[in-house]
Amino acid sequence: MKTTTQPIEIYDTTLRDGAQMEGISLSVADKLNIAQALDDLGVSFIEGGWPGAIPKDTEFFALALSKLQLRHATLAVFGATRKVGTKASEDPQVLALLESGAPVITLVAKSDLRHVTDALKTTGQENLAMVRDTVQFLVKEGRRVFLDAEHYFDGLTHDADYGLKVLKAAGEAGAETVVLCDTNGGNLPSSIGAKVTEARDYLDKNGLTQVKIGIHTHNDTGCAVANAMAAIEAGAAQVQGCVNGYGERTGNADILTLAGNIEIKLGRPALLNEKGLAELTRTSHRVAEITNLQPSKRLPYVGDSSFAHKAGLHASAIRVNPDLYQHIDPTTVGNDMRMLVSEMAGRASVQLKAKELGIDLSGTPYLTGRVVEAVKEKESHGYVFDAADASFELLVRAQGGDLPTYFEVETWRTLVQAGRASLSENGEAEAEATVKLRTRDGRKIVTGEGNGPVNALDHALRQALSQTYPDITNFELVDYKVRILDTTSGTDATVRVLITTTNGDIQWTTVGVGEDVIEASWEALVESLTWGLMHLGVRPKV
Ligand SMILES: CC(=O)SCCNC(=O)CCNC(=O)[C@H](O)C(C)(C)COP(=O)(O)OP(=O)(O)OC[C@H]1O[C@@H](n2cnc3c(N)ncnc32)[C@H](O)[C@@H]1OP(=O)(O)O
Ligand SMILES: CC(=O)C(=O)O
Repeated sequence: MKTTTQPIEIYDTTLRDGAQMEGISLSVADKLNIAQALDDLGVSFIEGGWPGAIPKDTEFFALALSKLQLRHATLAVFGATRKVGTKASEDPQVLALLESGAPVITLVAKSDLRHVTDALKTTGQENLAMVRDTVQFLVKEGRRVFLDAEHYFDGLTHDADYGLKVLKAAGEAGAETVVLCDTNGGNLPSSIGAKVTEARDYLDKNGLTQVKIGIHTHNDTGCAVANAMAAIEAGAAQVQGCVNGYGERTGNADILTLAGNIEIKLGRPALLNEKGLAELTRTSHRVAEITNLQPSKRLPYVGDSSFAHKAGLHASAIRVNPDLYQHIDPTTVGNDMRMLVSEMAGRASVQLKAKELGIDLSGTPYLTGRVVEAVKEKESHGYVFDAADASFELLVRAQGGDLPTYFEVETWRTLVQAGRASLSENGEAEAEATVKLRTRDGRKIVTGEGNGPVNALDHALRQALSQTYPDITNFELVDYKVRILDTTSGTDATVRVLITTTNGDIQWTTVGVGEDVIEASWEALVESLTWGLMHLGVRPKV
């Protein structure tokens, strides 16, 4: 393999192939916002969609070309070669691509003879003519033309030459780049690499050295990124993909992973924004926010878990040198290292996590050991601290003897009203909860109501405390997760509850475990209020 420092063009197709993913529907405004995020990142090309075929895409190009001030990227439209038996200059679909005004036109063409005969129902010769005519026409009109050779790799297994002839026809007609597509995503890196080398040699032998090769891969074998990397190492100069690996079926190659791999691992320039690498994580979140899809924590480079460390042995080495258990410095890609504390923790994990939370345990080996033991003990009963940082902090403070007590609970109970008549509008049982507690302001007995017993308990607890601690009125429960831990024990099963609370500025999560959901919820609720008040620096009034 030759080493090279040749730049790679990143061609993003989130707005076209990404939008072909189940569950994604982008408005024109969404598309404009994503295009801006991609330009800020520094991709070379943004494929915006198929004008003429999809009305929203026609509108997108009209607005993008007149309104967006792109600093790095060039806009590309996507469309097909002319129809069988027509003239490119008279095909309304081809004319719509021109009318869009985009400087780059990417044409999808059949390059697998089976698709030509079975899907297009024409001959190999006519398909080559469709490629030639359409590319020639658009180049003559002053556009840069890329050709997406659909099913390129699969096609070669049925006819070893036909795909190559399609590339030649496009190159001779003036295409700048021919993009080899693993449309069904069924190929593996070794065969992709070999076929890219073959295509490069073939184009060179035919005097088409100026024609670049691109690669477009799908993730049906879990190899989209690996396949694209194999193609790059075999000579591809352009790589196509989508943010967060969105795309048809199992997705396209993730351009954020590719950008990281190309720039960091191969040392080749790819992003046109020289600070683009540090934007990778932000771009992933920015685009996920617009698509309204929670990004996977396990995305390479940019995921929340990409640099999260759970095992005690890892943490003990990381404490000495973070490079020992990380392939790169997470800040290079705008991400952060995190420590997770769980039953797998050792003293190093606990000290690093505590430090993250602003507690210095470095000179306190005895206390650190007690925290490790307490975490392991509680996790054996069903608690999870890697999902509940706030409860972990309370545990550390409790072990260290500096856990503030904001109120003393005497008793609490809940009452669920039975019968259909007591169902609320959203179908939940109406409930009542009574809390008896004591603060410096005296003894409070408060009854609250709610949709369900936990909601009623939450209301009663806050009402009882709101006069003494007015900050509590800003606390809001935003997520509530229940998990039954031992499903074989029927009604005796252990239940774990995770509660996420916000005060409008930050969010925190607490955990409770009990024999029933109400007991577990009570524990998580009390911890939630305690941590919230402690975080605000409120002095206990008991
Ligand atoms: C691999 C990929 O992901 S390619 C991207 C695919 N993206 C999309 O399909 C999304 C947008 N598509 C659409 O809006 C519609 O399918 C349209 C407007 C393009 C076409 O719609 P219709 O005219 O109703 O045709 P329909 O979708 O049923 O069939 C596609 C037609 O294009 C033809 N066609 C398919 N590929 C090509 C090609 N590379 N070059 C020329 N014609 C082609 C088919 O033979 C078929 O022709 P026919 O109508 O004469 O039978
Ligand atoms: C062009 C394209 O999206 C594909 O072949 O997968």
